[in-house]
Amino acid sequence: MLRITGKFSVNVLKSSSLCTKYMYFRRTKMRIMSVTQQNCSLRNYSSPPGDVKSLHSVVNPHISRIRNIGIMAHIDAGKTTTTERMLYYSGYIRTLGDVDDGDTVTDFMAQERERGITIQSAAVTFDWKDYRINLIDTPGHVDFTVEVERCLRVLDGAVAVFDASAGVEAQTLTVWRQADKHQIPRICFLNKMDKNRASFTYAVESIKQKLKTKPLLLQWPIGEAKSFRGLVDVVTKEQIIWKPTSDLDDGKNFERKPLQETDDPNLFQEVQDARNTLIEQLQSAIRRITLAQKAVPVLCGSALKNKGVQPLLDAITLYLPAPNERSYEFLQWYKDDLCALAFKVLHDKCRGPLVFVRVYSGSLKPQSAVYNINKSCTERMSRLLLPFADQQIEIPSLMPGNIALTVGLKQSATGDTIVSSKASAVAAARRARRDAGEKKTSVSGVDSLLLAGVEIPEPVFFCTIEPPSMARQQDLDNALSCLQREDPSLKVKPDPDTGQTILCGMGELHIEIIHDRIKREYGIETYLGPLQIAYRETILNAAQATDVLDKTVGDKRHFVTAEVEVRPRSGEGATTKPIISYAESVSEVLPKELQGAIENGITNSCIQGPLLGFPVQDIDVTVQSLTVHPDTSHTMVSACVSRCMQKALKKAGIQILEPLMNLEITVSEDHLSAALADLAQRRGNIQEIQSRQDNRVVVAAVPLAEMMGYSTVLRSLTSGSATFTLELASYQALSSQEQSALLHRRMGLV
Ligand SMILES: Nc1nc2c(ncn2[C@@H]2O[C@H](COP(=O)(O)OP(=O)(O)OP(=O)(O)O)[C@@H](O)[C@H]2O)c(=O)[nH]1
Repeated sequence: MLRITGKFSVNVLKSSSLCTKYMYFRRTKMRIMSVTQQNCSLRNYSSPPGDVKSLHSVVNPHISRIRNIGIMAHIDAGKTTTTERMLYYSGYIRTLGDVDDGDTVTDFMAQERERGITIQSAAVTFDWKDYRINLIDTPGHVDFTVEVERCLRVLDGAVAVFDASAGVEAQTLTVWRQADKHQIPRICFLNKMDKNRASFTYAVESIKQKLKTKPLLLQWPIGEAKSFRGLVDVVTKEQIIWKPTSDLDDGKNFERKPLQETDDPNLFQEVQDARNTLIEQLQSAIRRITLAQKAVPVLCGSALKNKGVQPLLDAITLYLPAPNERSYEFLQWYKDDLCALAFKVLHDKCRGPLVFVRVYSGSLKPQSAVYNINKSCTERMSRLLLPFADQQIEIPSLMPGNIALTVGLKQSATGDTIVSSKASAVAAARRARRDAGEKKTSVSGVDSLLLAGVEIPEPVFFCTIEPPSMARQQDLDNALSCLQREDPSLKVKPDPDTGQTILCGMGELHIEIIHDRIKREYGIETYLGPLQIAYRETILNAAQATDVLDKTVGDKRHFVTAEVEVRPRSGEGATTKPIISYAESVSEVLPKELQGAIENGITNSCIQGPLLGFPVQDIDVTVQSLTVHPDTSHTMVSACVSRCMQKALKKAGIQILEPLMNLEITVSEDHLSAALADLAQRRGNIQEIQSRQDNRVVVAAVPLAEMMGYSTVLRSLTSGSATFTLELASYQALSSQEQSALLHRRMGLV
């Protein structure tokens, strides 16, 4: 087996700017910059960076004053930089961290600081003008999309950050769709207004066109690129500049001039009051439209140059919803009982797993027992902590709408629902069933009480992982199980033929980070096998098969006969879950308990296809006949059905499917032809070439198998000027030559 020691071949599926960042730490450390304030009549942006604030005094603010907000965007749009500025202006840090110097508060993992990218979402809590803001800085890289999704699940609102010189980019579309799915109201922040080619109107137009949403322009920039100095609040018409900032007349003639206080002090005051009322009404209208997700407020600024972040914080409190303004059907079933969602797990060497929870109803207290519905177990929580990036502050309770960290929960994993006791889960299930009965909808009891978990896409890459010696296998297994609880998109399984451990991930960067974390956090130097593509299998024709199992174990005879039919499923699919039906003669006499055993056998046979052991997708299965001897165990029924399925799948003819990726390359005109010529050699299908300011954006579909090491090639072809993103689009059939070449390679014949 090929072993890669030392530096793993990192051809990360990330823009070349990541590689540049990885290699050099740019620029010198930035120190506190003075933010000169304009004299504002309605708003006060002053927030002197005096002493670092303490969170002790504000443990459980009123729910209407809480904002659970995520920051989401395409990679490198400036989420981390914006978050750092927020912490600084709200008084929680004394110095401005810089991603390029690797000293930000929120990117606290060693890999994040080295590479200047966000990998794990960091939750930070701070107060801004009497509002508690729980803010989550999410990763922009496509390999960590699951991390974004699980955070969105617990947010009430989000700030979408854009690079104003690029507008909507590939990953922005993905996170925007995810936010649509979770119905999260948003604000857009057009960052990097200081950058060369930054264009407010271009970025706004791309929001309109690509995100199909209605932008509400709440601000207008004063200058762009090098001349960007500040902004005008369109509602109040105030400028915020940051310094380095006739008697018989027929009525046809009249003049316009501003009303001065000296003209008529009373009139002036009345007009002023009326205007303030109008502005207030306008603001509540903007809020209403934003909450209803009919439009998105658009603001602008430059986080790096310290412009526009305070008005953004104001907009978060003004226009995004409080937790009690969001509606959740399940809350009525819990009444005032505890209902919380575990949305993230971190492993701490001393304290064990730290589980992030969001409370929806009831309250959480330290030193109390809670019931995990997903795991059907009672667990004890020892402490409750407020997260402040890599530091935590102990709190005595957690009220609805708020987010905190728990210590002591050993079983709970990402996506689990936590309630006060089993009795409370049962009572809620009863209410849910009663409700469903009244509404005549189908609800399967406890299922409806589980807050929707996170959909985990199937991994596209895998490789073997080995410890340095057999003695460390147990340590590696422990490390992998901890990492899996933290990261549900990481899959670990044994190779059925060799017994080796297989690591499956969402991309090259994902697997490389896991490898690195095992070394740094668990002290195990592992060897990774070559990175391989996770293909799929499907069937070409319908086929039937029968099987008989006749086994005597002890004094019991287990006897089963089964007949199944498999058929290819057409239409929208790519699901590895087979659709199962029963012939009438079977369904009429089928006991419920037996159905579970049959379906287990069918599902298991689809996990490893008969040709190369890849998951089988898009098939329909009918159980045509089944006989079971009364003494037969369910395990034997599953085994017989599974064997029968394998026979039927083989007979049906197997087609291998490969992952097809959506590729988006942003490249300058000079290097466009080189990038296109290279794509042609990679079986790339170019779908569109768009213009983005002075750059071209190539949209193409390319098989993943052709994309190994792409970032290195693209970098050398374009002198490091191009960036790209890659995202799974679908699975496509291999031609018969490609399929037989793959079979030969897998069997070691070439
Ligand atoms: N010119 C300019 N550069 C900025 C601005 N904000 C951030 N940057 C730079 O853009 C790069 C990316 O910034 P980050 O804050 O790490 O962006 P991010 O969105 O958190 O990145 P990921 O977490 O990796 O997705 C860094 O080099 C920043 O210094 C800005 O307003 N203007």
